Amino acid sequence: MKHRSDTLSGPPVDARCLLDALAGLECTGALYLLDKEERVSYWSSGAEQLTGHTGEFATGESIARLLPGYSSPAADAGGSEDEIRIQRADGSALLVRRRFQPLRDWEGGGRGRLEVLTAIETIGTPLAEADVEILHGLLTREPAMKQVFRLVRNVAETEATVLIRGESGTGKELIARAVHAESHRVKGPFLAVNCAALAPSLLESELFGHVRGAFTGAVRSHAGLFQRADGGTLFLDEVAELPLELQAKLLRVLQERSFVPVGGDRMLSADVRIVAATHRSLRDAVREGRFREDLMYRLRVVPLFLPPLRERRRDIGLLLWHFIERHNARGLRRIVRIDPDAMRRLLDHLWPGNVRELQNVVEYAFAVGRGDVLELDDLPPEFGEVQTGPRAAPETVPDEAERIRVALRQSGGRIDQAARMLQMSRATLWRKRKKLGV
Ligand SMILES: Nc1ncnc2c1ncn2[C@@H]1O[C@H](COP(=O)(O)OP(=O)(O)OP(=O)(O)O)[C@@H](O)[C@H]1O
Repeated sequence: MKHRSDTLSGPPVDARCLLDALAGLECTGALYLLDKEERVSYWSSGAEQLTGHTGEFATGESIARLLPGYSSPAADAGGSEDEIRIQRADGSALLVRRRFQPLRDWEGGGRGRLEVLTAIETIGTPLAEADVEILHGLLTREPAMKQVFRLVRNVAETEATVLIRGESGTGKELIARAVHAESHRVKGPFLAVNCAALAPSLLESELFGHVRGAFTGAVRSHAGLFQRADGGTLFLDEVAELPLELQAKLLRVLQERSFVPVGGDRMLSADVRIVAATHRSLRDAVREGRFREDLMYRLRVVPLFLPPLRERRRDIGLLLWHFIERHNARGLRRIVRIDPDAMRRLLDHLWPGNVRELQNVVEYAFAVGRGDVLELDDLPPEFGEVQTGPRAAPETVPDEAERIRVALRQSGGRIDQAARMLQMSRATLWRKRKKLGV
């Protein structure tokens, strides 16, 4: 079967030249070429502009993975035009008109498809998407975080001690506040202390209080956090840094619900719910002899793991727009679009400072840039340097065994769910469990 009725003469034209010329004619649309497996083999600059994905990133990717929401034209599609809804690189949803044309070789065999998308309307930033979940100021689109939100709601109804594990800036304090806000203690105080920030003796009197004359300079008695947090929640941040002598005292509070202030001789009762947080493994601290094992078990009655931002990439666009909208509301600058190159850098960044770093990046962009497009130049200098993208991130991060343990626990041992939380396939999870002996 021959399809050709047009005549082509002269020297053969390079396919890429032809596509560039076609894309030039189609200046308002996003033109791209898909191979038989629906992977991108050509990506025009119009496609970069419309979707926010650069050609370098898009080429070779499956179109359905690249543009969440994308669906292939029905096999029996009579026409060559339809409307679909796609998600751009920055997470925003877009309604587009799609024109498509199958490509066939001389024998009539399928060779892929040429498609052109034109924007109809932006449906909204990711903030308006149905899959966004919000918990007391925390936002997410990621299954692993949604599972944490569910656990927070459930555990909040009980009195169980919660241990939150996560890198700096992942939202540990916000989660601790959410546990408090969802609990019946909500009308009581929420107090927080960073165990790494104070010298041991100061920390002891900060936590447990002291009586007058307990030490030089104790001119009057002082109510500690356990006393002031009565009926509420006490958040112990960086609990792994708690000195050993204070660990024994904390253990007693958790076991007996009472304590003695520094220099005192009277037991005071403590009606306080403890939520603790750490950025490093307590198990490792126990192994190194820096943390009491019995206290570790008392603290981690319900362990919650907050994945780093680089492992919840769908949250990058969401949180970016969340912080942009906050600044937009102040009226000095209004960002309505993110340049594709800038977005690519943001998505490829490893975010060592997690959500706090992202918040600062947006603040920087509003401070240094102007206009309604967030450009590459609006990003801090480190985004101009060559980054090691997540694709190149080491396959095994330290503490991976612990993360797997926590995911299995949080999912009640369900492999499917744990694999989803860890963003790996079931097969990879099995392989890693075997390798790490989990
Ligand atoms: N999911 C989220 N949605 C919205 N804002 C978030 C989210 N996670 C964190 N943030 C914001 O990021 C910042 C850092 O969060 P937070 O202080 O809770 O992190 P942390 O893990 O306790 O950090 P550190 O260990 O350094 O104390 C805060 O301004 C918080 O409001």
